[in-house]
Amino acid sequence: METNKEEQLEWGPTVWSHLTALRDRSPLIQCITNFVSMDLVANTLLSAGASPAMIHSIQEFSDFTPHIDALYVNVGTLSPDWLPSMKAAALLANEHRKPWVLDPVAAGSSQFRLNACLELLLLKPTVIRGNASEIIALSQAGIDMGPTKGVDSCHESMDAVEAAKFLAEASGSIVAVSGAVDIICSIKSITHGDRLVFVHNGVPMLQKITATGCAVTALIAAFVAAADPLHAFDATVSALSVFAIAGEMGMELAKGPASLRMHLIDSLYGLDQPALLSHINITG
Ligand SMILES: Nc1ncnc2c1ncn2[C@@H]1O[C@H](COP(=O)(O)OP(=O)(O)O)[C@@H](O)[C@H]1O
Ligand SMILES: Cc1ncsc1CCOP(=O)(O)O
Ligand SMILES: [Mg+2]
Repeated sequence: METNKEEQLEWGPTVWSHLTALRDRSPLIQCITNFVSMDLVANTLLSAGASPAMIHSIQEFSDFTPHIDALYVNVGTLSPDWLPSMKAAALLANEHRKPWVLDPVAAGSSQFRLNACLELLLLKPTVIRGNASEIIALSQAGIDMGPTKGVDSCHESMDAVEAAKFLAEASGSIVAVSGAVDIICSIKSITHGDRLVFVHNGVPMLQKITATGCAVTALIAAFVAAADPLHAFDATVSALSVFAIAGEMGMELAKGPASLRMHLIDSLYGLDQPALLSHINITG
């Protein structure tokens, strides 16, 4: 898609200042995430400059959660005993005015998972990030579960624009849909108003590494944690853009998914301002 140079000039300094804030503040991110993703999520957060802690036992929350800078909740390997922990952590985050971010992995794959995600949505996540099928499943809850591909999407992200808008308005959260184009939207939000932004960075091979979606959602939590609460929308755009640019730069050195995983983390760690400004591709 053609992009307007002025839009790039506007977004470049914004994204860079959000990345710099994250590196300066090194926010502490409590992660309640799936077993598959724990390693990539922790390494993504560390390479970006944040401090991850995989703490999911409810007995620890009253001591630990008040001191975090943001909470990340991911339902990827959900089981009934984890759901109360997720809800308790979200409630504590809200009580202590910490942002929290939800990844509704495979939301449409079972009624149990869908109900769990809907219960978590009632606890008002600051941001929800899913792939297109997940965002469509959440927006159509109760209508039609349809066929799914589990954790992978069977829709293009651009097919989920209306679903994202619906979910953003219904939940009050910022909604991000990842894919070939990442879509970030907020509708009638008291804090963020009506906004719709498209990030055109990334490479298709990111889909061939498990947990890149989980990792970019965790990165959103870190960017939002380091930002002024009024700038959570721009922080979300910045996180998606930085991760996808690191993917593009990593791809220049990679031979396949395994080496892309390594170069992705290295590129995120080393991303400097000239590289960011030369790769950034955001519209809206
Ligand atoms: N076709 C694609 N082209 C470029 N980047 C993509 C593509 N599909 C996914 N991505 C990127 O891969 C990362 C993970 O997104 P995605 O695969 O949609 O999440 P999930 O793993 O939750 O399904 C995001 O940074 C996204 O922008
Ligand atoms: C394979 C798998 N199964 C349950 S969670 C998970 C990881 C999903 O990661 P992502 O949503 O980032 O592709
Ligand atoms: Mg996912």
